[in-house]
Parts: sequence; C-alpha cells; structure tokens
Amino acid sequence: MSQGFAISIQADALRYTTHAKPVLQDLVMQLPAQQWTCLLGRSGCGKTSILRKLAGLLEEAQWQGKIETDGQPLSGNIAYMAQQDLLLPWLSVLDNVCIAERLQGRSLSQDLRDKALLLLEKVGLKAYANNYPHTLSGGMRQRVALARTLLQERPIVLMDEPFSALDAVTRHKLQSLSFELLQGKTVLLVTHDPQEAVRLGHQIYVMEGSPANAHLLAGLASTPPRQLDEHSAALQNDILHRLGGEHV
Ligand SMILES: Nc1ncnc2c1ncn2[C@@H]1O[C@H](COP(=O)(O)OP(=O)(O)OP(=O)(O)O)[C@@H](O)[C@H]1O
Repeated sequence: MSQGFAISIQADALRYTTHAKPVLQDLVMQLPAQQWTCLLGRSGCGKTSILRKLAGLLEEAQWQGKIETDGQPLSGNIAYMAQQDLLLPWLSVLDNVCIAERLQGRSLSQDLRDKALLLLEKVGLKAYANNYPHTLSGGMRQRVALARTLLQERPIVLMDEPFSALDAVTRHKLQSLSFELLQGKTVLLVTHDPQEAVRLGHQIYVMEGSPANAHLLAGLASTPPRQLDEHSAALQNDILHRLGGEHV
C-alpha cells in the first residue's frame, strides 16, 4: 500500500483570467505526511482552486508559487473526489466505482470487483451495484463517489465536501469509515462543517481575507478522530469566530 507523503504549498498568487483580483495571495500550507488536513473558508474563497491545482486540473488560472514534495511526483499519486460526483451516467454503480481502472483501459479483475463490492457494502450501497446513477439520490451518488475514491488507494487524497449531501447519521458513519480506510494517506479535506473538521483534522486551516490566505488553527493537541467534548466545542467556536469575521 502506498503511503502518503508531505506536500508544501506556497501560492504567491492565483488569478483567474476573468478576474481582476487574485483569488489567493501569500497562502502557505503544509500537508504533513499521512495526516488529515481540513480546510475551511467562506464560499468562493478558493478552496476548490487549491485542490484542483494539486490535482493538476487548474489550467484556466495563472499560478505563481510552488508546490513541493519530498521528491515524489503528485501526478499519478492523487485521488480527487470533486464537489460534483462526476459519475458517468452510462456506467453502473460498480463500474463507476472502478472507473480509474477502466479509464486506464484495463479489464476489471475479480479482485478489484470484490474490493469495490466490499466498499459499496461499507457505504451501504451493495444492493445498488448494478443500478445506474440516475436512479440514486444525491447522498447515494456521493457515497458511490466516496467508494470510488477509497478504491484508488493513492497516497494523496483530496476531498471536496465529500459528506455534505448526507444525513447526520450516515455522515458520521462515513467519516469514521473514511478515516479508518485512509490511514497512512495524506488527506486534504475541504469542508464547510467546523464539527467535521474538528472531528477529523490532525490540523485545520481556515482561509481568510480577499485575496485569501490560510490560517493554521492553534490548539489541536489531541489526535483525531476527536470526541465531541468541551475542548472540541471550543475549537469549533474558534473556527466559527474566524469564519464569522469573513462575513461582515
Ligand atoms: N474556472 C474558473 N474561471 C473563472 N473563475 C473561477 C473559476 N473557478 C473558480 N473561479 C472563481 O474563483 C473563486 C474561488 O472559487 P473556488 O471554487 O475555488 O472557491 P471555493 O472556496 O471552493 O467555493 P465553495 O465553498 O463555494 O465551493 C470564485 O470567485 C470563483 O468564482
């Protein structure tokens, strides 16, 4: 199993050609190896842009800065769960989960199918393996996309609001499952939910300002997954306070 490696991000400026002002400026983030980093910030501050830059998908923006690793390439080592589930309508749920293999033109081995079915079982969708995406609810589609991300076993995992469409109980369950299955990976999770960030993050960045940079939250001494106790409530308050400052 490929272990996650550390990534250092320095965005001096990120600007879309359609915008006069940069989206990001003087942003520095460290993603420690094999840890979960959670990223919060007001809508439109540039969280997805950071993920897309790491995933090599940000072609339409000008980027000044650098992204460094310990020498390992990002290309080919990233699993990216985008905000939109990007399920292919003409493929079954099972084939969508195995899409990375299919896109590489490889036939699906029985071993991979079994792994995919096990993941579908864990996300509560084994009975839907032969369904097509249009027959699923938004939350079910999100669970298929999560299973697809978990199947890839890449060292770096980028997730953009992966649990947002789920009911509270399913969300809690799938947070736990993802945390368990992504042990040893370097994870960057974008979320709007302070409780989720405090539960899962070894470290938490809150994006601030316009153009935005990233503030590393202090006081995360314990290791995740964290219980909901007085300490985590105080951390959530701190995040809300910082996010609130962005909405005045
Ligand atoms: N392809 C694009 N072309 C032009 N502008 C873009 C493009 N993608 C994003 N933007 C702009 O860049 C800014 C940051 O967008 P981004 O999607 O990174 O924000 P976000 O923090 O992920 O937002 P949200 O929380 O709403 O998902 C926004 O102002 C958005 O309009």
